[in-house]
Amino acid sequence: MIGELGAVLGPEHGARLRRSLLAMTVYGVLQGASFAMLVPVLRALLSGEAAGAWLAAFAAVVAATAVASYLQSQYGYAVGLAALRTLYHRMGDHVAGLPVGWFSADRVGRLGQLAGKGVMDVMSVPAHLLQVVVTSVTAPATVLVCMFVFDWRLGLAALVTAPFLWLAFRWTQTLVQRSDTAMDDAGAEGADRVVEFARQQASLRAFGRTADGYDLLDGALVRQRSALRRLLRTTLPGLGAVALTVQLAFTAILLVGCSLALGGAVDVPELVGVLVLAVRFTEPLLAAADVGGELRMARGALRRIRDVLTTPPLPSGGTARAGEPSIELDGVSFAYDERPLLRGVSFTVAPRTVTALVGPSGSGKTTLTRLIARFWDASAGSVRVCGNDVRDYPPEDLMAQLSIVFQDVYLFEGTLEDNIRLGRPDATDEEVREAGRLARVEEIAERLPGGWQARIGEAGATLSGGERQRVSIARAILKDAPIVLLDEATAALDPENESALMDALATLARDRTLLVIAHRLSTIAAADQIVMLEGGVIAERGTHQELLEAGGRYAAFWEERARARGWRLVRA
Ligand SMILES: Nc1ncnc2c1ncn2[C@@H]1O[C@H](COP(=O)(O)OP(=O)(O)OP(=O)(O)O)[C@@H](O)[C@H]1O
Repeated sequence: MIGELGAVLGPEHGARLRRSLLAMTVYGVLQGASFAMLVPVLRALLSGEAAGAWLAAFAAVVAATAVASYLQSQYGYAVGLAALRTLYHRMGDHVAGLPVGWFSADRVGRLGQLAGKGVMDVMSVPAHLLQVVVTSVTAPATVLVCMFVFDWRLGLAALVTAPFLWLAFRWTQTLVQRSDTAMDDAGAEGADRVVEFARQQASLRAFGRTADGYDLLDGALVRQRSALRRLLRTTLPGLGAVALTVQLAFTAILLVGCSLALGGAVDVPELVGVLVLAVRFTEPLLAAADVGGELRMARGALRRIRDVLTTPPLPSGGTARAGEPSIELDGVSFAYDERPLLRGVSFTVAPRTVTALVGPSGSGKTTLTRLIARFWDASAGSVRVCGNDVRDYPPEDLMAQLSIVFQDVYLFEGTLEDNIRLGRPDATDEEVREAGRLARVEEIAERLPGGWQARIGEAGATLSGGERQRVSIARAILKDAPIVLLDEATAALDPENESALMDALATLARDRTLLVIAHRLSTIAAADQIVMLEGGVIAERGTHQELLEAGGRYAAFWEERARARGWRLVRA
């Protein structure tokens, strides 16, 4: 456990951790010594001898123990705080370098739990729990040595009990280990489902799934309860066994002591002192058994933190410099969890041209744009942006070449202006408003009470789908990256919103290279090049006119879309 903690904290905290361990050890030894001092003190007091010197020595040891206790707790808290800071930094830095595809909904839930409760659990190890464990070894060991000094037979009796105590302790640990892992997993799953339940309220309510429960959450909570029951069932006998063994150890020492006293080998005052010592010998062991649960929880958190920290980030380290704003895909293949999706995709988007990516749902269009933004790495082939393989750029340099406009735009809690400024945080107010004006966000600002300072965001949810996408386009205009990856809104918009969105897109496309997952027929027809994906491969490629004349898959797709556009829902 100490090794795991040291590994997660890193070598820079090694000295601090060692100093804290040393202070805990000294504290444990002094605690044991202060217990041991009781024997001569009691012997002197009970037999009527002068006890002043012993009492003074006892007071000195108790005072030293108090100082050691203060120092070890200070050092322990210092390591705990260092752990808190270091873990947040290390996790933050590491997670920021992981592929965006790693952030699935369940991982995000678990990461949240780990960053909150998990880190606090780990912090409690050096700050509090480690001291109990170290003292449970060092204090009884010191007491044992002192017992040998007072009477070797009593010392031997205590020594004989030690392996039994250790075995009982180990047995309890082994017993609960399996249930512990199950409890950990069930707890993490429960946390994921609660987050999912809160996030998906709109969908759940739309389908009336709030009143009679949400099966996935219910199931996770039931599994969590069963895991907790199992854990209790296995922990309680273990704790009972430790307590029983401790009592047996004490009884054994008591019996040996009594028989020695009856035989006259030990005088009664000494026996009383040694029995007090025997109680103290077993006390730290019971305290260690008590914190076993917290320790196991901390170990589980440490394990999960280590798993996050050892997840390989996207390799980077290249120093490529961006050239002309083009995109080139050469034999690109990609699989989700061994499930092949894209196969040998090759095409080029020339600088300052518009390429429309079309194809049936699930054909891999979104995935392709995400490979260009390096959310994941292709499993074969190469993705080149501005003349270089995406793997050869430092991540921030690659992102500086790209603006991404998603369909499901996330608006942060904040003002309209703050949300646009995300495109370039150091932009002036004038630049932010100019980008907003070009993306036709100005009209939204005029409508909202508070104008540019109006608070929008997920909680407020004051904007429509088309308006959100205009904010996202304003971000992209402000960022002013030479290449734009755009997932066009599929939602039907009212004519006013539609024309505003089209204007915003036209401004964005001006003098930029645009790869657009196109849904609107006007966007598709106006593109310089159309790439049609089907089942993860390129079915056809060319201009609208060429592809219509070829009369192949695209022509059929176009006809189908054009017909669908003419549909109207009518009352029968
Ligand atoms: N993160 C993911 N993990 C596993 N599978 C995924 C993931 N994202 C997408 N997929 C799967 O990959 C396939 C292609 O998805 P993708 O979103 O790229 O298609 P698309 O052509 O953009 O579809 P649409 O037009 O419906 O958005 C789908 O079958 C989808 O289930």
